[in-house]
Amino acid sequence: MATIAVVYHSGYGHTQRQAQAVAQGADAHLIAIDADGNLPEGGWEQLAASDAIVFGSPTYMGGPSWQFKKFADATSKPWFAQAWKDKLFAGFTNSASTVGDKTATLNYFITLALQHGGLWVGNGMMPSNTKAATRDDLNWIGVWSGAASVSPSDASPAEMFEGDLNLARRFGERVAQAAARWKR
Ligand SMILES: Cc1cc2nc3c(=O)[nH]c(=O)nc-3n(C[C@H](O)[C@H](O)[C@H](O)COP(=O)(O)O)c2cc1C
Repeated sequence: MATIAVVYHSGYGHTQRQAQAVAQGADAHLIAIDADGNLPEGGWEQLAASDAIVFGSPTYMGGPSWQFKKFADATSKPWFAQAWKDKLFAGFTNSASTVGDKTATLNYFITLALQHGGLWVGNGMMPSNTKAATRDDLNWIGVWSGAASVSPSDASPAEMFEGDLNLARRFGERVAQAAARWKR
């Protein structure tokens, strides 16, 4: 079986709930980036030992949070040693607006993964985009480059949409399946 890590930042708990759903689907280790942009003890070692790394951050001002970016800049150390080359990578983000420039955050994650010499896994889901579509459907916002979820600005983490949480779990499963195939 492949070893998977979900490394994420969350300011107010929404992205954390999404991270938990991805980790549940992937049977992954959760590594939370703290409010100062640092990893917990052993976090770097867990990332080094993983076959697949999943990045997560809320979208703040059209990109990842500064705490995630501090982590990303610190990955220059494994980058110098090419230590993450040929791992699988994937990513997810949460924001308040339905579009909200979430793909800018996912595109940043893709660039980071490819700088490390990794391979990117998208969600592979059909969209739910008919008149009958609801927020409880899978991929109701129609994003493929990762798992994207919407938390209306007055919604608590407990009020996140079922469709988004299901997508996050299924996305985690897909990453785990891809990592197992890649490891073989
Ligand atoms: C500083 C800041 C910037 C934000 N920028 C965006 C944005 O660009 N697009 C958007 O849709 N929502 C934006 N939001 C809303 C957050 O993405 C949303 O509240 C999200 O659920 C927060 O996730 P978290 O609880 O994991 O921190 C912003 C919120 C903050 C605090």
